[in-house]
Amino acid sequence: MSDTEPADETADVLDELFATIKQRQEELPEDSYTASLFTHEKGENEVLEKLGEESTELILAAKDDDLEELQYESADFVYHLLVLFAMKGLDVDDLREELESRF
Ligand SMILES: N=c1c2ncn([C@@H]3O[C@H](COP(=O)(O)OP(=O)(O)OP(=O)(O)O)[C@@H](O)[C@H]3O)c2ncn1[C@@H]1O[C@H](COP(=O)(O)O)[C@@H](O)[C@H]1O
Repeated sequence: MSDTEPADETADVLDELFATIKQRQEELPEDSYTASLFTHEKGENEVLEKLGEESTELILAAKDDDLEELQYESADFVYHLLVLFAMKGLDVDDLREELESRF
């Protein structure tokens, strides 16, 4: 996999993804799945349900030793987690800070 890449690469991807999510939250374009999560009739329950589904899918992939699927479902999970952060007024830096505080 990508264990030779510098840690900053990951940080940049998360920052870029979170900035895109915040932009969708502000502008609510009609053709955006992300925007649809912010306007969903179920409210935040939609993204919470998605997190439940994605975590089940990544657990099943791990149990099957399907690493490609594990990687795919984990990315789905992280994306939905960042949408939840935006909904709650948290920032990706809050996640980074919490992880760093555990070093
Ligand atoms: N990272 C993601 C991302 N990850 C997952 N998803 C969507 O999340 C949904 C996941 O729901 P499901 O698991 O039910 O869908 P599925 O993958 O078809 O089903 P499974 O095979 O997983 O069961 C799909 O519609 C995916 O397209 C994402 N949608 C958007 N992004 C990012 O958000 C940005 C903005 O995209 P828009 O939402 O199109 O504005 C994009 O440029 C991406 O960077």
